[in-house]
Parts: sequence; structure tokens; C-alpha cells
Amino acid sequence: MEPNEHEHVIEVTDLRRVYGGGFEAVRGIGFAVRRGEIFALLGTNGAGKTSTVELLEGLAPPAGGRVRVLGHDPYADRAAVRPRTGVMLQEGGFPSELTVAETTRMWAGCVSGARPPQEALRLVGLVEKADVRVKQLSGGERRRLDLALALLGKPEVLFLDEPTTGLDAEGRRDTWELVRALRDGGTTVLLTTHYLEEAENLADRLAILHQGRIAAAGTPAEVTASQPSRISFDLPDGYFLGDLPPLAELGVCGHETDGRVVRLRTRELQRAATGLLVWAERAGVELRRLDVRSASLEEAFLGIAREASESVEEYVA
Ligand SMILES: Nc1ncnc2c1ncn2[C@@H]1O[C@H](COP(=O)(O)OP(=O)(O)OP(=O)(O)O)[C@@H](O)[C@H]1O
Repeated sequence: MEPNEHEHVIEVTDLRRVYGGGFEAVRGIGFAVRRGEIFALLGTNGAGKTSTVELLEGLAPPAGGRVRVLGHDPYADRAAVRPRTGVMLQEGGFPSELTVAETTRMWAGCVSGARPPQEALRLVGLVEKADVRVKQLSGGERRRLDLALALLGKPEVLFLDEPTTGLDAEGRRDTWELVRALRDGGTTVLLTTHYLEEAENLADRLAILHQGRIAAAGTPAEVTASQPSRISFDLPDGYFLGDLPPLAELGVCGHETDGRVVRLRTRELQRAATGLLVWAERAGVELRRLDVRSASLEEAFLGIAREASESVEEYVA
């Protein structure tokens, strides 16, 4: 039975990958991606993103657990899965003497039901470079050629490994727009990225990997909300930290000072900010350089990576 739009197009359960020598790069992870969803895998260097994506692409068998793509085992049943997926690897590795048009035509010849090569180049904005040799392309243009080739087979599932590395801000935004348009057309997209802004802008849901395990998962808003908000301000002249209302009563879960600057962390932003402002009003003082902000995905990422490092020993998946 083919999956419909409500079913999971990618399902990963207790997935493990062990390299020769016994190093366990993926340590029992699980997630699921619905049809027409953009799912991002984030993580520090060496967290296991590429190792995971390669298992999803069927390039290697897992050491444990289960992967299903479009209802099939992508390694054992590669012939069923491969024609319906598009893969953009970190390094395309094309013959560098061929032109962009020749490379795209050659690739299209290997794909059944391929889109016209010109259409794939148009999607990624490379039509004007059709006659340029691959070796003369800029790094960003090569990434776009990688993407054009991944799109040739009109894939139902698209794997993008760091798709915008090397692209300038405009190229990155163009790629985001294209990926969103593909998603809106029903394509399921799994991407890895180092750019938190990319995940925040593009991903419907994401997972943060750390040392082979999932440290956090959910929508960008859910993952961000798991981290404390921040308040910072300058202590008014003549006042000390102890003059503020008791921080625990304000819902503050952590604080530090740097000269006159006070930085607070709280999971109850409104309560903490209100308490401080009421105190300042009553004391008749101004909280100079007051800055009140929710955590960004970047702060969440750094916080999660830090926490995961500290607690990885007792972490239970
Ligand atoms: N063939 C291999 N043999 C042994 N160890 C490997 C092999 N390939 C990857 N590793 C190790 O597995 C871990 C995960 O690597 P992986 O490339 O999956 O991480 P990543 O999250 O994609 O990292 P990056 O963000 O740096 O691309 C790393 O510690 C890496 O050194």
C-alpha cells in the first residue's frame, strides 16, 4: 500500500550506526516525517547527521533499529525507493570538464521519467550558466547544480545535506523559496544544516542531534520554548543585586553579573519582567539598557548542546 499524505513518509526507530573499530556514531534515535513536511536535522560537528542521512538514503545498513522510507527499507529495497527519492550530497563530485548542460543531460539519462534538464536548471537559477564548465562554477553555483540534479527525477522525498553551504544570502533565500515551493507541491524534504536561521525559517519540525542522540525535537517554536528567556539590565547606581526582589520569587532560574550588568534567565518571562519593572517603579529608578527576550533557536541550540554534554552519561533515549 502506498502512503497517503497523512502517513509518515520517513520513519526511524531506535536507529544505530557503528563504524569499523566499534565507534557508535548514531545511538538509538527515532523520528518520523510526514508527507509534505520539511524536517531539519541539526547538530554540532560530528553529531551524526550525515551518518543518519546516509542510512535514510540506503547507502549503508543500520547496525540496529529500523528505517522506512515510503514504506520500504531503503537499503534492502533500494530499487523500490531510489527512483522516488532525490539526493543532494555534501560533495557532488561531477566530472569537472563537462559543462553544466552536459552534466545535467548526462544525469537525466540515468533517471527514469526525468524532468527536462533545462527545467531543472531553471528551478535553481542556473540557465545562464548552462555552457560553463563545472570546474569554473563558484562554490555556491555548484551547490545549485547539486540541487538541480537531485530534482531531475521529480522526487517524492528529497534529502538535502547542507544545501546552502557556500551560498551567499540571496542564493540561500532563493533556495529556501524553492524548497518551500517543492514542499507546497507535496515533496517531503529532510535536510541537514549548520545554519540555525535556515532551520528556523524553513523547517516545519526539527531534531537536534548531539553525540549520536536526539537532544531535542519539535517545531522550531517548541524547541525554542524549551529554553529559558533572558533579561539583562544595568544595576542602578547605588544598588546591589541583593536590593532586587528575591530572584526565585520572580521565577528567575539563573543569574550572572558582569560589573554593573545583570543577566537573568527565566522560564516565566512575564512574571520576572513585571516583578522587576514594578520594583524599579516603586524604587523610582531606571533600569538602563533593559533587554527582555525569548530564547532564539541559536540560544536553544547552544543551551541544549551544553546541557546534553553535561548529562549525556545519564541520558536515556
Ligand atoms: N567512515 C567512518 N569511520 C569512522 N568514523 C566515522 C566515519 N564517518 C563518520 N565517522 C564519525 O562519526 C561521527 C559522526 O559523523 P557525521 O559525519 O555523521 O557527523 P555530522 O553530524 O554530519 O557532522 P558535520 O556537521 O561535521 O558534517 C563523527 O565522530 C565522525 O568522525
